[in-house]
Amino acid sequence: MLEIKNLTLRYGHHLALEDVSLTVAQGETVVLLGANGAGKSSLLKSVGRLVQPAGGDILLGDASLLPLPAHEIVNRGIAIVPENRGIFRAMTVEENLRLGANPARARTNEALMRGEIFALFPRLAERRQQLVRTMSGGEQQMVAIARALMSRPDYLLLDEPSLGLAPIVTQELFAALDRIRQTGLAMLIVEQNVKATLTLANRGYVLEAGRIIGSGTSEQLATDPLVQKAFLGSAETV
Ligand SMILES: Nc1ncnc2c1ncn2[C@@H]1O[C@H](COP(=O)(O)OP(=O)(O)OP(=O)(O)O)[C@@H](O)[C@H]1O
Repeated sequence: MLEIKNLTLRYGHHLALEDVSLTVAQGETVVLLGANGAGKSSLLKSVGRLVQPAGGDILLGDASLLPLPAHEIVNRGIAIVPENRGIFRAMTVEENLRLGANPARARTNEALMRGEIFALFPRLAERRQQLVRTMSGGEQQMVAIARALMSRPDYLLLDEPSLGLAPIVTQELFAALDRIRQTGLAMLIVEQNVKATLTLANRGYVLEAGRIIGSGTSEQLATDPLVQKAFLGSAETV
């Protein structure tokens, strides 16, 4: 289990996260909802060891991740797809995947992983020699996710994967995420596309101004008046 425990994060005097606790069990899909600036990316960056929390802990099983350097996180089985996608646009799809297989835990099964990933993203299989910068936004997001999967993670953390994508492309992306979910990989998804993510996820949390203000199953969140008002743009049941 991945556990965020009473996490507090400050940027100078700004309190970005305050006493945040959440869990993601193996095989579970969890969504983190929150308006712009709520602290969602900061939470993922804390797990990725890109920022240093002021208090609390991040545990994988019984072990704290806080003493570890950023590059060690992926070796522990946590892959993060950042909002800016973290891919190499001047390289081909194939080259990006090869770089994703760099962590020690991924090297032995590189060819096998590539086969599995192309089965999850058939569109990438057709385009394996294409330069990423010539691809559409949706395809680039798929490359970013595929690259993260090459490290054979147990937990995949996604920061707004559908940001900037057309609705039809978003649909295709969520179909791919659903196929990934069915492989048993655990996911923590930060998303603005609340409706689609709640359909995919088992559970979720609501973050507001750095604090968790609500949590529940996807069904509970979808019918929660607070969630409807803030994220679904209506007072009706989804
Ligand atoms: N490096 C930084 N230095 C100072 N303040 C920061 C820094 N990074 C983020 N913040 C602030 O911390 C708060 C949380 O930011 P964060 O990016 O985590 O929010 P978010 O929920 O991911 O928002 P968005 O959906 O817009 O990406 C914001 O008020 C932001 O301005």
